[in-house]
Amino acid sequence: MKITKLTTWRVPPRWMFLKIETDEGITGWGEPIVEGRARTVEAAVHELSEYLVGQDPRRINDLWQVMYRGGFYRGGPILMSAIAGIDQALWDIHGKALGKPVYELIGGRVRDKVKTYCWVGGDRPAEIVDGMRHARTLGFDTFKMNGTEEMDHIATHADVDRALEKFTQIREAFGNQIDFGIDFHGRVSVPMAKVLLRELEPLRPLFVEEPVLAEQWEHYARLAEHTAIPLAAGERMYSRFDFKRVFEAGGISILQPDVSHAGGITECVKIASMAEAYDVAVAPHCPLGPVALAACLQVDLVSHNAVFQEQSMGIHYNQGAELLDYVVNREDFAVDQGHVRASEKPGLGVIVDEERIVEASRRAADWRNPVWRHADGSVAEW
Ligand SMILES: O=C(O)C(=O)C[C@@H](O)[C@H](O)CO
Ligand SMILES: [Mg+2]
Repeated sequence: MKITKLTTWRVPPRWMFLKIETDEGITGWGEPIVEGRARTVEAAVHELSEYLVGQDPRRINDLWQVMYRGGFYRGGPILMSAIAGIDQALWDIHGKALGKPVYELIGGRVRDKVKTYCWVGGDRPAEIVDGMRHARTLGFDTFKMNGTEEMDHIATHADVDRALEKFTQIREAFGNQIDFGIDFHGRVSVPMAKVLLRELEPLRPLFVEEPVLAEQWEHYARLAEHTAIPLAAGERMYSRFDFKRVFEAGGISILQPDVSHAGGITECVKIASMAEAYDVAVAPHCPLGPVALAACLQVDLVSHNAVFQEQSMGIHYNQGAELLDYVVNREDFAVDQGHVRASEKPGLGVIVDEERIVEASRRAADWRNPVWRHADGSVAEW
């Protein structure tokens, strides 16, 4: 079998789909993307295609090493996201060629279903309690939301109170009937992370994500000494080589590699395996589309330390298209009491509507995240 063609489509809301064709008529799909840098990743995918066309798509490990090492420079969000989407499509082809789900090709599943959680509250967390009430009707009992809006390096007492009050409201509304993770989204400085973690402790969030920016990773261990709240991070780290120092320094209890940013299924299964050796859980990051989610689920199904899976149903970024709008087999993503069952379908287990993708690509705007500023006019972390 030989790879013959790579085609990409940028589509609403902010995703990109990749189709890899072969000379035996089997196609594979992937979702290479860096949110807000779709065109850059698209260029990287087509540069990498020079290493792929004419090659056997089933030699995934070798093609991965060629893509990672062959261009001398390596790593980072753009190249690792391009490799990620290609890797997903190669696994999709391999599974389809053998008539088996990807998880069967990597030792079979360790679980029958995967726990998921639902975003509520948007960029500037609001209407959280109502959002949770609605999502509970869809079967979710676990949620994630942003912890703050813009936060000054040293925030005021009022700002801290404003950030905390919504979490008190959640516990008042639902008690211990629901669980929630809080995403600090890199918006919080190290000193303020200490303050917020202390104040949040009695409310028992499930985790606090990106307590500080990934480039401040050396503070994870120190922050972990200040709190019993599990700390989570990983969406802005892109390979085993990025995660290595986090494992050695400690502090992160839940690792969140993004299977569309961190080298794909091949790399994320290895990252999950490294995490298991350090007793670190894995909860793949996925605010993206259905192919990315299907790839994450394959990682979850073979990783004993996978604990829950992010999915983008109802996420505030999905303007212009929802998670399953491009999917034919929607029933494979049904959420039953917060869980998604393992798909028995071959490959990634997702069947996309190519016509719908092509049509949507004609109206794909270039999504950009907002550039926030503090009251004094300086740039704020979004
Ligand atoms: O889902 C998450 O945990 C996020 O932090 C969302 C963020 O990753 C955006 O996708 C960036 O555009
Ligand atoms: Mg996040």
